[in-house]
Amino acid sequence: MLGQYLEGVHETAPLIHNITNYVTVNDCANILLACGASPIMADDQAEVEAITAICGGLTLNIGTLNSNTIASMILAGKKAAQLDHPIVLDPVGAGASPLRTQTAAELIGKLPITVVRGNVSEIKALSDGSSLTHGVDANAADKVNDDNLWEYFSFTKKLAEAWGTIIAISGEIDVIANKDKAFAIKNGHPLMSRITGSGCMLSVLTAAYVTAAKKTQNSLLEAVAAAFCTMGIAGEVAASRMGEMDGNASFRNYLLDAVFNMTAEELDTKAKYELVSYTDD
Ligand SMILES: Nc1ncnc2c1ncn2[C@@H]1O[C@H](COP(=O)(O)OP(=O)(O)OP(=O)(O)O)[C@@H](O)[C@H]1O
Ligand SMILES: Cc1ncsc1CCO
Ligand SMILES: [Mg+2]
Repeated sequence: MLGQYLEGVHETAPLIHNITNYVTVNDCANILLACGASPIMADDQAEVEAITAICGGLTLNIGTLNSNTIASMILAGKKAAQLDHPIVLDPVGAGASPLRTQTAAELIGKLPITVVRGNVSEIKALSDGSSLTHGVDANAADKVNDDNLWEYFSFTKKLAEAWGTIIAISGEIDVIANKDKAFAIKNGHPLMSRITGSGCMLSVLTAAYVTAAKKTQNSLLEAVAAAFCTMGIAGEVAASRMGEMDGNASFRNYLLDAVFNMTAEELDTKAKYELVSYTDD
């Protein structure tokens, strides 16, 4: 079922506008190319509306935000909204500083965000300030596991309703929900948290899948789940290639290669997820 979403990206080759951080920008561009999409990075207020207008989707990542890029994000987001383009928000480090928390909240308040993709501590910090982020990484105390999974289903459903977005929380178990349904995804590998940017890459990948799904009138929630499974499977494939002297630099390259070589069939075969529907409760 999810493989068709990768095919959709290959067939439509969406152009994605990214206003993102300067730590992982090159990895974000490369993972978009790896999945068959195209990246363009542009953050000056004088051009963001024009760039958004030639693209199909937009990623806003606040990883190294500043007053100029915050204004650019609002301008680009409003243009994307006018054109009915999907917008993915990555609230990097929300909870780590008031500027990050307030900016992410402002973007959610002012723009019709399609997907908020963050780690669990970032999303909790934004929902009610109830988490302590570990800089840009999740706090171990917030971790989603098999015992608290239903609490997280209910948390993400409520947040999805309140914000009118899809909520996509990454971690060892990913939880992705809209107001009706949720996916729990169990692909991935612990090495993914030993490189910087696995989350940033996942956000731009999500933008590519959602943009393709919108063009082909497919489910946006399933598109997000497909992007998350692609990333998780790529992490598993990359980990299986690690040699004795390999470290996080090789892992990063193997991860990109695994996305480059991913097929719809591989995605369907290796995807590990649970889908729950809330319509009965
Ligand atoms: N322990 C783990 N086991 C399996 N997969 C993991 C693990 N930790 C992270 N991942 C995967 O890594 C990817 C990035 O998720 P993560 O929650 O680490 O993002 P992040 O904290 O925003 O990362 P960054 O800010 O460094 O870009 C997701 O695909 C997630 O499923
Ligand atoms: C390390 C880091 N600092 C700001 S953005 C970023 C990339 C991972 O989110
Ligand atoms: Mg992150």
